[in-house]
Amino acid sequence: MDAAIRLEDVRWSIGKTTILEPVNLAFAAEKMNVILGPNGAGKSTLMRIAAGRLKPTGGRVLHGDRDVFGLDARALARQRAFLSQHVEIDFAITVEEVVLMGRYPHFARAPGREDRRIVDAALEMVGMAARRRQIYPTLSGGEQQRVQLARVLAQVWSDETPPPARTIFLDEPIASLDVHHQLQILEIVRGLLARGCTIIVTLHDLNLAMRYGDRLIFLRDGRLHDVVEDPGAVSTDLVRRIFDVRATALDDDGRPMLRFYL
Ligand SMILES: Nc1ncnc2c1ncn2[C@@H]1O[C@H](COP(=O)(O)OP(=O)(O)OP(=O)(O)O)[C@@H](O)[C@H]1O
Repeated sequence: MDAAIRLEDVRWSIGKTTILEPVNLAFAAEKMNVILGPNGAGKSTLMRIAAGRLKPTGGRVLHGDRDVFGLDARALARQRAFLSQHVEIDFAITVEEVVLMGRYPHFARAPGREDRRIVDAALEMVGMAARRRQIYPTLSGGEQQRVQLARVLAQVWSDETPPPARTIFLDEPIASLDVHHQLQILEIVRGLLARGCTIIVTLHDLNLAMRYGDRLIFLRDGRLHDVVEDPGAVSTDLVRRIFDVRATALDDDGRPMLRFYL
């Protein structure tokens, strides 16, 4: 496996409380790496550490062969973007200005024509181009989520061939979206793999994770439990151990699908 990012003995604790036990894990390059686990399992913490946003209390995070905490912040921002679970903006800024924030690591004083073009293309991609002049806080939660995805896309946009290696971290990107937009966003995100992007994403919907993911990484109680390389091979036993629910495996037109029971 070609690894984009490697965690070596990474751990995180706060005072005497261990949040993340030592983790050794590689995220596959140009694949959709999905992190799963119950609430409080440590998924966001692991992602923030892997992205270089939170310094681990021990261990190393390598992006390629470089320690992420030794990288120049601006250079890092051009090669990896992070979409958080909640992004609060409560001042009167337009949708396109929010997406333009993604271009800040790329220009010195003022955005150029190329930056504007990329903002338009990113808004187009998430289906929010018609709302570009709307005041961001007046959007619905799901619309805000799509605009934030556009910001992240604009940050690591590249039309180069071959495309440079970039990584996109998405923490529950479809949590507040309707079914149509959940699928649309996951399709967009999968489409980025062919453009040289590595995706690291947390999802709560195990069925969608099995359908869209390439590798499923299971955490529980701050511990890495399993990495399933074949998303169709998630066992009901694993589901029970991780989520404390019973599951039945169904056949959805040749694709595995799980139904859950308490
Ligand atoms: N700064 C902090 N201080 C104290 N506890 C923290 C801190 N940051 C995280 N935690 C705790 O660490 C645990 C893991 O949090 P994390 O946000 O990584 O979980 P998660 O798997 O992303 O959960 P969810 O699915 O609910 O978003 C939680 O119990 C959380 O309360």
